[in-house]
Amino acid sequence: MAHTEPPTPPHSLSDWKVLLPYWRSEDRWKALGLLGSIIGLSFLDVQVAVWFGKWDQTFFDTMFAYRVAACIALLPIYILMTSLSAGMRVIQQYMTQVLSMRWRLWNTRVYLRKYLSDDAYYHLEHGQNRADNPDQRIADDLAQMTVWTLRLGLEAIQAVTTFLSFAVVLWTIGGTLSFVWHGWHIVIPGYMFFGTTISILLVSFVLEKAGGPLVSANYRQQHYDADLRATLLDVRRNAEQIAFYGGEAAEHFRLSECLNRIAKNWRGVMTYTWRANTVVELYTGGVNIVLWALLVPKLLAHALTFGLYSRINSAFMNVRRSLQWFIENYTDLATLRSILQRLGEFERVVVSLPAGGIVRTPTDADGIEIKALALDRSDGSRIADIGSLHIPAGERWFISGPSGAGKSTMLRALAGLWTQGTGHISFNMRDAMFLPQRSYVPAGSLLQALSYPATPDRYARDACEEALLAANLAVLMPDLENEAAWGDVLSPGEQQRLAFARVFLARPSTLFLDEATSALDEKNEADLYARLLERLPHITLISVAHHAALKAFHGQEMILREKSVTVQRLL
Ligand SMILES: Nc1ncnc2c1ncn2[C@@H]1O[C@H](COP(=O)(O)OP(=O)(O)OP(=O)(O)O)[C@@H](O)[C@H]1O
Repeated sequence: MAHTEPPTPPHSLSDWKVLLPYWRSEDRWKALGLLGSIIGLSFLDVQVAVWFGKWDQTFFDTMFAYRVAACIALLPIYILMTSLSAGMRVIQQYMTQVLSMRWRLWNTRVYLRKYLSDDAYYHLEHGQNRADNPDQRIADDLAQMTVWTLRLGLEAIQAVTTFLSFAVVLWTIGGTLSFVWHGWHIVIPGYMFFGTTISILLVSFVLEKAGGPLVSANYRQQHYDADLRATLLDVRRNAEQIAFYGGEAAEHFRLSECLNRIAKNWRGVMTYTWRANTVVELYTGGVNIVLWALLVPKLLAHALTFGLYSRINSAFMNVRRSLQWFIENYTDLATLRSILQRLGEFERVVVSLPAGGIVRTPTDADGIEIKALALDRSDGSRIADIGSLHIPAGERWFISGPSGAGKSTMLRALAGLWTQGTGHISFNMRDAMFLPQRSYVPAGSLLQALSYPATPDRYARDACEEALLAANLAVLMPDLENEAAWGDVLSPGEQQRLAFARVFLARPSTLFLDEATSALDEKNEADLYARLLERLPHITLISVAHHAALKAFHGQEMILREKSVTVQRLL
């Protein structure tokens, strides 16, 4: 969760690129087929609207000639065209939903893969290049992106088609305007088309000036909204700790800060929205005056029948509606642009994840090889100089040293989570296991939590029960199938014992423990180590711990201090 100011979104075309990958994916043919059908239906719909215009003219001219029988004869065509138009719209909407769902699912799968690859989810939270609230980007932004892009994209295509179709009508039936001005004989062909288009383009220009900053304001709004959600989630997750501390006032302060940022930015959103809305409303109200002004030459020339008026009116309204679409959807387009900017930023951060100087090479050889290892912070300052070490297979090392010396960071570097610094690490990574101080216990069945990170069907039931017994958790055996938020139910000590049960099941050849027994009493701690060595006597073991009693289970001690590393034999 980030409480930093969001970066000003770059106004670049590159953000539109996040829309492209799906259309190059293995699903592209189905997607293009659906899109083609939807666009085809749009074209047909516009064509039906053009027929409607013609029908209007014939119908009203017939009506005002008082030919009742001929009017009635025209009605079946009207019913046919209306049914065709309605049917096409329903099918088009259905297909759009199917396409939207396929696109969203495909995108979300790709984003999840990127998020969970190369420890990106970890680096996004702890690394140098952070992207705030990735959960919001994956869950909400992607869904909105597909729905909004399809809606706005298809409406835009329809608007352009409508504009082109009715522009031709307006040009043809509107005729030519000719007049004399200061002795000049001026002739404007298609003057109705030009009059309508120029008036709307002018409004669009004014609108961009009035509501332009809405894109950035919307971008920031999403950032602040996500911050509020993340802070609330934080309170929910840490409810017990907060309650023990009586931290309600502090939490209230944090949440109020989030809310203040939302309120402050919201004022900007409102200002730009009311400005944009004023321009749109004034234009919507005044647009009829433009039509009347354009009809004046025809009236003066006595060249206007009711049928012709009706057709000009329908063509004018369609051209107006299609151009006005860009005006009316200005705020939605701005929101879509800000969603694309957020996704573009996420893509950029995921692609440029930390390229620190620590190199890890997997090997099949036994033992751990560390060469000239130095651990740095992201600002370049040094945490620890570890130097070169060879830990032969089957050796057990106890890592100690003052708090903050870099013990956990060294384990992170061994796990590939910390790359800032220099040096080279190699060991058999396939067969290694890391146990942090706070083990992750996913919600679900206890069997799931015990088998983690393997799936629950990985181990036989007997083996699971036996592992629980060895970890002094026999009391949990009847609960193996029970579902619960085990991370909240089990005490920290029980969670650490559960983590050892996982080790008994997985039987790694190398095990890294980072204060993995810190919550246990001495007897339980000693029992667990004894059982670990009983079961896996040849394991290569690296334990970071503060409890001196644990030295008895190790052969070497590595003492990490601010400026030096000492290795000494134990036993
Ligand atoms: N994600 C991080 N970003 C910036 N600095 C960090 C990060 N993680 C650790 N550090 C810094 O690295 C240094 C070493 O921290 P580390 O957790 O490795 O110490 P430690 O020896 O394990 O301490 P302890 O015994 O208290 O667990 C500390 O100064 C810490 O502030």
